[in-house]
Amino acid sequence: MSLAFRTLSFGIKKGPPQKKKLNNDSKELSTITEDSFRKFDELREKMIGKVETKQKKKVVKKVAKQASIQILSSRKRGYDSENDSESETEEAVGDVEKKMQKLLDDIRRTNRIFTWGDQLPDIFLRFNDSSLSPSLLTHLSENGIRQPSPIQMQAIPFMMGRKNILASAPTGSGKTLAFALPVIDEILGLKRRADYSKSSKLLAIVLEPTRELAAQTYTEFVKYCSGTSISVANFSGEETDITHADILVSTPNRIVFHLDKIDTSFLRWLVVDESDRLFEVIEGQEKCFRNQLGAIYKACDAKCTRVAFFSATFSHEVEKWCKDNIENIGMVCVGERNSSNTSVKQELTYCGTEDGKKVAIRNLLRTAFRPPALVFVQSKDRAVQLVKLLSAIDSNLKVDSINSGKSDKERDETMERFRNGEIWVLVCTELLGRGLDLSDVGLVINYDLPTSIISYIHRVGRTGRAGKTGHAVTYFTDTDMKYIKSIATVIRQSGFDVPEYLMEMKKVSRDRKKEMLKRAPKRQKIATVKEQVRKQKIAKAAYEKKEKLEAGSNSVKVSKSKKKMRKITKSKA
Ligand SMILES: Nc1ncnc2c1ncn2[C@@H]1O[C@H](COP(=O)(O)OP(=O)(O)OP(=O)(O)O)[C@@H](O)[C@H]1O
Repeated sequence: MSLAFRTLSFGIKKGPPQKKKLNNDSKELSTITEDSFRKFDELREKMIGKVETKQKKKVVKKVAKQASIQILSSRKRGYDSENDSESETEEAVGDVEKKMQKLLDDIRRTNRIFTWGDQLPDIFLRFNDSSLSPSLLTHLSENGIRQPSPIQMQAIPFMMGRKNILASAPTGSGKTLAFALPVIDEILGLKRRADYSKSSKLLAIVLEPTRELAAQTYTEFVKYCSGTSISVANFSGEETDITHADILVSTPNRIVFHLDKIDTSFLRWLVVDESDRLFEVIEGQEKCFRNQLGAIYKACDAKCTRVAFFSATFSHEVEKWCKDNIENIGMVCVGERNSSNTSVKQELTYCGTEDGKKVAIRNLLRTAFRPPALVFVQSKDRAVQLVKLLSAIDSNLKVDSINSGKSDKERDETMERFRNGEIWVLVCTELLGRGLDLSDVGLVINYDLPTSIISYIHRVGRTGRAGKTGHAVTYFTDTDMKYIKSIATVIRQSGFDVPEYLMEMKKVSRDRKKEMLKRAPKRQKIATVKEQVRKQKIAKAAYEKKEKLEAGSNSVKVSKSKKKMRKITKSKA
């Protein structure tokens, strides 16, 4: 095996990956048939027509009443017939409305949009049907976004109606725009008012769990605010002066630290992206996300402030907290709650041991790989080790790692190189597990088994985004057997094959799940062949030395006991 490792070269295309192009052929994220669009347009026309007719009739009626007081009898007849036709119209309007409601419900069902709450707004089918401002519509079309995704169809009208919202939708399904568009739209409206256009007021805060994610969301806001007077700041980046920001994107710790200097009295929106992550508590950690979120939430208490929680996953605990603490909150859930993206082909690969994983990744990168790919490991040390191993396997492979052990600057540079195609395989920890939109990633490898199904869902969601297909491979060893069933279940629920024996394994107990969350299993170091050979040599030398020592001490012991025996026989004689 060692020779194979040394002489091996990956069978990948040696050219760097193509830079991201605007893909105008990409699949729409929602399913609306031509027939539904046609019916919708017809019904809407009818509704507008009927309402107009009804209004027209009211005007005519008023004029007639004033003008013809003399011809009472004929007017009486006229009145009766008008009343008849009015009730006919009302009935027809009600009929059309019902038909429209049924059509929208059918479209909701097809797109697996589930809602809870009072006064739910209707979905919209086309961006042009929404009342989003023209500048946003222009940006959408410039960015090749033609049709709203299911979460956008429902969440945008929700937020435009100024309702608090808890929303969940699969990874890569456009949640960022689902909250960014209504926030920007509302601020554009405010900016038209004299009291808002002249002075700087903080109007929206968007929280993200990592710097990388904050940078990405910030870029998205800047893109959609360009050409307007809205100022966006990324507090987790270089930015220190946030006094002129209308929209502030940040990780919670930066905001918490400067909370006393931030004026939230005009805040319209507090958006918590990856909300279940920000709800996480770490025992014994004062600065855990939940405490920070708690402090921010408390400070954002203006009457005009609404909250929006978004994530691909959410727990019953988050749901309960929202229902208990936020008045009048509506919920939107697209698809099955806590399920993985079905456009990602998912595989589980049994590797037996840690050495087996090395063989598996070598073979995978050699056969089924077109860069770029993301490889997840459970710790920063293992990220460094795996980069070393992959570089030793093929010196041509452009591989690097990103983890919390690197400085902010190093992390930013690595991300930039990965996005530019200079890095083909990026080895990372949980840090990149959530939210990042690296849309060219075609392959995700879970080199180390994720420690929860939530982590699994987010990790594999780094591929198969925006309606594209993706591929995710998850390795497991004998050590992982006791944790594998829940991930196997998620994969099967998404419609992919899982060996039957895995489904027959014992359910992962609650305690085991907790234990796994706290501490990932101990794993043997990912050593290169050279390191392994050196380690083997050292171990062999140590063993031989021990043998020698033991042999030496045994011969001393034997001669000592011989002497003793001689003494005893002498004394007996
Ligand atoms: N309506 C749309 N049609 C096509 N593409 C879209 C649409 N809306 C957003 N996108 C694109 O889809 C990609 C994924 O969007 P986004 O990052 O918002 O996903 P997400 O749902 O937040 O995922 P995650 O849960 O991983 O954070 C982005 O590149 C975005 O530009």
